[in-house]
Amino acid sequence: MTPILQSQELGKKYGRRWALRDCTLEIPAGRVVGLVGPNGAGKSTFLKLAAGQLAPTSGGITVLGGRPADGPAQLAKIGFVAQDTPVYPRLTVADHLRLGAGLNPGWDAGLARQRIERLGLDPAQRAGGLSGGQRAQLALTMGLAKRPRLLLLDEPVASLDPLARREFLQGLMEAVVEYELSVVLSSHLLSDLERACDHLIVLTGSRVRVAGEVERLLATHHRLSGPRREPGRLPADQHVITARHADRQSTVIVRADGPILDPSWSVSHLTLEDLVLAYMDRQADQHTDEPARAITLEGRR
Ligand SMILES: Nc1ncnc2c1ncn2[C@@H]1O[C@H](COP(=O)(O)OP(=O)(O)OP(=O)(O)O)[C@@H](O)[C@H]1O
Repeated sequence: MTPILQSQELGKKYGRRWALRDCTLEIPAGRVVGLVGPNGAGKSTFLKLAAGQLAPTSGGITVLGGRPADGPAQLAKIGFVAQDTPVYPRLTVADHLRLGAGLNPGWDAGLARQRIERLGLDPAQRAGGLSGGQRAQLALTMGLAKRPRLLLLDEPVASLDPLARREFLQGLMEAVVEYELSVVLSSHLLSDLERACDHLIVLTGSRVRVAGEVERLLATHHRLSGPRREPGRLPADQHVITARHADRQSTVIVRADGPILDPSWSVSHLTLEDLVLAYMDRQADQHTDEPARAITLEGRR
């Protein structure tokens, strides 16, 4: 299957600082991809590069086979809702929908209207008078009603209440199936990602640390606890992500494709949150023996 997004050694510098570097990824279509990492890791930069709002400093990125900013037809395929929930404060909700209809050839007026009704937003209300969560919902409605092939969402649920978050993510998963949509969303809310995402990209320090299908990532990462030992003494096919040592005890998180056969380890599975936190741990930078680029996202099985 043709990937929806491919990047090759993609990098973006602001002045002398890299905001994103050596980012090589392949995202299959029809997925909800979670993009996680600490503040300043490069998540927004990646999303803006994918949306064609920034030009790469190095490497390249293609969305649906073309460069993201390759003209109106290409831009129509990509929806982007930026972190600061871009709405026009002086325009009403209805004005926003009219604007969306005028600017987007594939605008789905029925979807927009239904969503606004379901959310209980007053079409006559100016966007400046909406709450933060309502503004976010309006921006998300605009992104969905554009009916893009790829929807990029920068922390879309941060200002929503828990019920609205759950409903929004549920709606997103349904849209993926119904409209052949692919989604990349950044978030710090790992439990939401665990529910909504089937793929994951972890960025730290402007580099991709790990990327792949969630199911496969969880099957290949393990927590090992046992008598103290140095990580260097683990078998070569067990890649240490983080290691903690007490006087006599070691706890190590490893990536290993095969089973852990050493009987002195007690082996447990990780949750998605455990996995993300292991890669975000500062120690992961010291321990990881991965090259500083992504494991390619695997295609549909
Ligand atoms: N316009 C800009 N000018 C200069 N530096 C920038 C600019 N935008 C981002 N950066 C820097 O690039 C790096 C990556 O920023 P980015 O916004 O992509 O991170 P992020 O992972 O989205 O962070 P957060 O979770 O806080 O939103 C940071 O060091 C940031 O300070």
